[in-house]
Parts: sequence; structure tokens; C-alpha cells
Amino acid sequence: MIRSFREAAAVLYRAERKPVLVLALALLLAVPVLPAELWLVKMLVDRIQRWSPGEPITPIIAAAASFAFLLVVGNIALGVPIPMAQTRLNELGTLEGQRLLLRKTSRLPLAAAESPAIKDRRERAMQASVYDTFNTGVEMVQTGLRAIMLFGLLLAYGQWLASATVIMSALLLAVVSGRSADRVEAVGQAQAAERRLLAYYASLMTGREAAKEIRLFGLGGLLADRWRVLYDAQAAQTAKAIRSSELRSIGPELLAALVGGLLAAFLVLLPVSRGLSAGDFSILFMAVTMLVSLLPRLNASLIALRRLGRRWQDFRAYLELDEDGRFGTDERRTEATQTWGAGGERHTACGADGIVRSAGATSDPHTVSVGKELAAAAADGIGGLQLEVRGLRYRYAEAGSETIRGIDLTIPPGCRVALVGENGSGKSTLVKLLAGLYAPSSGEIVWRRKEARSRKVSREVEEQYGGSGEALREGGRLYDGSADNCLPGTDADAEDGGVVPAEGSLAAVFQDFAKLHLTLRELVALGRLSAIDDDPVLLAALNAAGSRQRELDRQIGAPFGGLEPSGGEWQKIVTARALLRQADFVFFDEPTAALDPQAERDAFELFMRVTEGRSALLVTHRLGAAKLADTIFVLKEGRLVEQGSHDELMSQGGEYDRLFRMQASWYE
Ligand SMILES: Nc1ncnc2c1ncn2[C@@H]1O[C@H](COP(=O)(O)OP(=O)(O)OP(=O)(O)O)[C@@H](O)[C@H]1O
Repeated sequence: MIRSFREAAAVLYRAERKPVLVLALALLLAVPVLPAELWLVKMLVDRIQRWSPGEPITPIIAAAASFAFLLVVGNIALGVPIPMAQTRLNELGTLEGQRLLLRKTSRLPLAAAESPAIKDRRERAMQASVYDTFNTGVEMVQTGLRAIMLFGLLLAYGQWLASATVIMSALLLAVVSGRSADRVEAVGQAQAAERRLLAYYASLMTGREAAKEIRLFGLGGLLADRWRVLYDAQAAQTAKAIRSSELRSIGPELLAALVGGLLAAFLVLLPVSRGLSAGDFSILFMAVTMLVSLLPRLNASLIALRRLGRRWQDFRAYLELDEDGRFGTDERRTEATQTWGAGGERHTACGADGIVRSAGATSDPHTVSVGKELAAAAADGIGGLQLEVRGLRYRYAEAGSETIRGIDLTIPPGCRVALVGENGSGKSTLVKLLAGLYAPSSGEIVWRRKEARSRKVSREVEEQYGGSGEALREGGRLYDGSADNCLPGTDADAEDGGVVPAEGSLAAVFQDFAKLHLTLRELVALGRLSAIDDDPVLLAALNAAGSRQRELDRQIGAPFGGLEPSGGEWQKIVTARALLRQADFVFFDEPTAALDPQAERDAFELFMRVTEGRSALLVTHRLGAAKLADTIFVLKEGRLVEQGSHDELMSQGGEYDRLFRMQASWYE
């Protein structure tokens, strides 16, 4: 509880110091005002009592004026800044809380971000409130200090019995209502998954994705009904928990009120029995009645802070989730590795009989931080990336069996590989693993930097980029390296180490790419943000991807009043983004699925040209296009079953031959 208060205060303090200090100071300075007020009341009453006609009235006026002054200080000097600071802190708390959650979510490993359990955690974390946790904490401190002062006053008058009785009844109330509040909170926490479902139904009914199906199949009513039933069920659960909580606290609350009443009545007898002055009686009476009303408030603050503390624990737990995209948060992955290592070994690559055979000494691969090396690699423009995969296995958290079942392969620099296989054979999963978006359940993915051979930009590519080859070469590498090392059974370059690659050395065009509603400029520049103001480079990338879009500052996406590209146009834009990245290794996961036949053909030709001399992995169901690759990998039920050139695989009469003939039969 104290930790959550401290952490919430730190979040707000980091965001803006002034309102935190103002609120804390104003609330704390208000504490001594209370006993001062009581003392002045006593003084005033005593002076009035002692005053008799003919005596000067000044002492009474002085006491009354001091009391008025204190009221002004309490209500205006301290009262005014408090709501102002609270309003600001409320805004800041909402902003910071959401910012932290959004930033965290965007940094989670893909597998974690996709996991329902993590989504439920986020839902619970979203119930936390930075502002409420801080404000309730400060208010509780203030109320607690006031209560201590009032107790002190009672004790000063020797009222031990009264103090003990009030404390006992307050403790009883705290225990009973604390337990009830915990039960209500537990109900709220358990509803996280249902709240997510509610939000999902609402987004289906209001969003764009499902709008067509909802109208066509008349699903609106069904969804609205489900939403209402779920909502009602949740509301009923909450109401039940609150009802039983309220019923439980009736007894202790009655007791506290009774104690207060009895004590007040008891005090009426005090002046007579102890010879106290009217001022003493006033101060005691006020102290008891204030305490009796303050203690339930203190109790309520305690309960609220406890509830907020629990929510804060969810918030903290979410923010502490492992951010490493390559190793993930899944315990099953502890044995998995994805490393980036220097080269130094010999290998046989792209062999016709599949499955890599590594020979010779392998230098210790070492994990590196992502980012710096990209700059280094981009600056010197050397080398290509070699990908080595050993014993790779992957099982989705919710799946009963492995999707990837022990894959070994090597893709040397400058090697263009096609990955083919039936639906569900694991192609996209493999790409996500290789791209570092999922962490393997076991096995190794090792990237090595290899020396480049020829690094010239081919005339064809230069032309394709609209004469902006120079601009595109900046920060990148376009070259016409040969693919000899990809020929089956041929050894690739050996003994060529080098710097390791980094995040920006990889680029990808995914099958299910995100249609981000940004400007065209931003959409393309996401590939290389440093080029965001370089119009010739951005236009060249669009040109290279076959897109005819030229208005870089045009908003894309109808929901924001912008241009709505067709499916094929969208694909060209995201391809331009990947091209702009100038990565050493490019993944194309079914990048032509939405293109018309001519555009598809153009795209494959372009793919061949722009990936000249660098490594690329193309996932495709168009086996005619796969023929263009240097090597074809055939995946079946999560295993690499064949590997080789088109002619070799056809002559083997295996899975590839079967798939190819089946597809070709459509065109006979
Ligand atoms: N998030 C997930 N959770 C559980 N299982 C998944 C998940 N994503 C994919 N799978 C399963 O993994 C298997 C391989 O899926 P994947 O998308 O990799 O196949 P694919 O070869 O790319 O298929 P396609 O050709 O249809 O695109 C499928 O059985 C699929 O149902």
C-alpha cells in the first residue's frame, strides 16, 4: 500500500513537480489548523462565559477575529490551491498512466502481446489510477494526523476511556469493511476477461473491420444482445458483492454511531462532575464528535488505498513484463536462443538434400544490443547477413502441439529463398521466428555478418528507382552480387567474420500488414525515419514498389477523411516501406496476395531485382514465382521436407512436385 502510494507519487512528480508539492503541502498544512481552531473556540467560549456587563469586550473580539482569520486561512489560503492541484494531477495521472501502458504494450514481445492472459493482465492494470492512488494516500495521511491530534486532545483531558472506546469501534469497522471491500475488488479483478469481451463486442459494432459482415449477415442485433447479457451479468455480480459488503458493515457502523452518541451524552455530565469550564466542554464535545465522523472517513481512505494498492500491483506487474522481443516472457522459452554472432566457420548452404550441415569451428555467438550495429553497418555498407537455424522448435502457448518441429537451415548472404507449403504448414510462424518476433521454444537462430563480394548497383535497379539510385544508396546497399553461393551443394564464403546485424538490418512485408492511417510520407518513412523529409528518396521507393501514389502529404485512410488505397495499393505502399529500409535481409510473407496478375508479375520481377545481392525469404503460394528463387524450401507440418532448385525438386517427385503439378493443372 505504501509502496503503491510512493510509486504513484513518483510518477506524478516526474511528470510535473509543482502540483504534487502544492497538494501535499496544502493538505498537510491544513492539519494544525484543526487543533488551533478548537483551541480558539475554547478561548472564545471561556471569555464569553467570564465576561460581565461593563467589562471591555476587546478580548472577546480578538478571539473571534483570530478564529475568523483561521477559518479564512483554512478555507481560502489552503482550500483554493487544493482543487486546482487535484484537477491538474488528475489530468497528469490519466495521461501518464495511459502513456506507460501504451508504451509498454508496444514493447512487449509479439507472442506476449498476442497472449489472452497478458491481455487480461493489461485489462486489470488499466483499472489502476495514478492520481487516485496518490490523492487517497495524501488524504489518508491528513485524516490520520488529524485523528491523532484529536486523540491527543482527549488524552490531555484524561479521557482514556473515551479514546479507547472510539478506537475499538473504529478498528472493528475497519476489519469488517476492509474484508468486504476486498471481496468486491476480487469480483472486479475476476471480471477482466469479460470486460475485454465487452470491449471487443463494442469495437466490432463500431469498428470498420467487421462492418461489412455485420450488415450483410445482420449480426448487429446478435452482438448487441450478447453485449447486453454480458453487461447485465457483470453488473449483477458487482451489485451482489456490494450488497453483501454493505450488509456486513451495518453492524459495525451502528456500533460506531452508538459509541459516538453515548460519548457525547457522557460528556454532557463532565462539566458537572469535573468542574470543567464551558470552553473545555466545547473543545471536548467537538473533539469527540469530530473523531466519530473522522474515523469512518479514515477507514474509507484506508480501504480505498488498499483497493488502489491492489490495482497498482497489477499495473506494476504489467509494466515489469519482460520487454525483450527475442526472448519473450514465456517460461518455456528459457532454453531458446536467438543470437547474433561473428562469422568464422565453413558451411554448406542451400543444399539440394535439405537440412544444413555445419562443419569447422564455430566461434561463440554473442548476443548484442539492437540499434548501434545498424548504424555501423549502414555507415560502412559492408557485408551481408547469413542466417543459420538449428533445431528450431516452436509451440504457441495455447496450442496442443508444436507448430515448428525441428528445423535446420542456412541462408547465406545474397541468397534468395522461397518458402512454400500448404496452408497451416507453419510458413508465417517460421518467418516471425526468423524475424525475431517470436522467441523459439528451443533451438537456435544465428545471424552472422559476412564479407560482401560485389557491391555495385545494377543499371536496372538504378533505372527502376527513377534515377535516384544515389539517394537510395545512402544508408543502404543495392548491388548486383551473384547468387552463386546459393547453388545447391556449393560452399559459401568462409572465414569472413564481421560486425553483427541489428534491428534495422531486417525488413519485412507481412501478409497481414497493419493499415496505418498516417500520411503517405509517414507510411513510407517508417522504413527509415531519417528519410522522412527526403522527398526524392520516398518517391523513389514508391516508384520501385510500383505504386503510383505521389502526394506524400496526403492522409491515407477513409476514417480520417483521407485517401483509401485498394488492397493492392496498400501492399505497394508497405513494400515501398520495406525497400526504403535497405535491409540486408528481407522477408516477404505472401506480399502479392492482393495484387492483380500484371501487378503480381511486376512485383515478383521487382522482388528479384531489388533483392539482388542480398538475402531474402519469400513466402508464396504461387509456385511459378517460387521458381525464380535461388533455392526453394518446402515446409510440411512444421518440418522442412525438401530443399533445392525448382528443377531439382521437380525431379525428386516429392511434395513440391505434387504441389506444383496441382497448381499447374489449373492452367492447362
Ligand atoms: N497465435 C496462434 N496461436 C495458436 N496457433 C496458431 C497461432 N497462429 C497460428 N497458429 C497455428 O499454427 C499453424 C501454422 O500457422 P501459420 O500461419 O504459420 O501457417 P502458414 O503456413 O503461414 O499458413 P497459410 O499458408 O495459411 O498462411 C496453424 O495450424 C495455425 O492454426
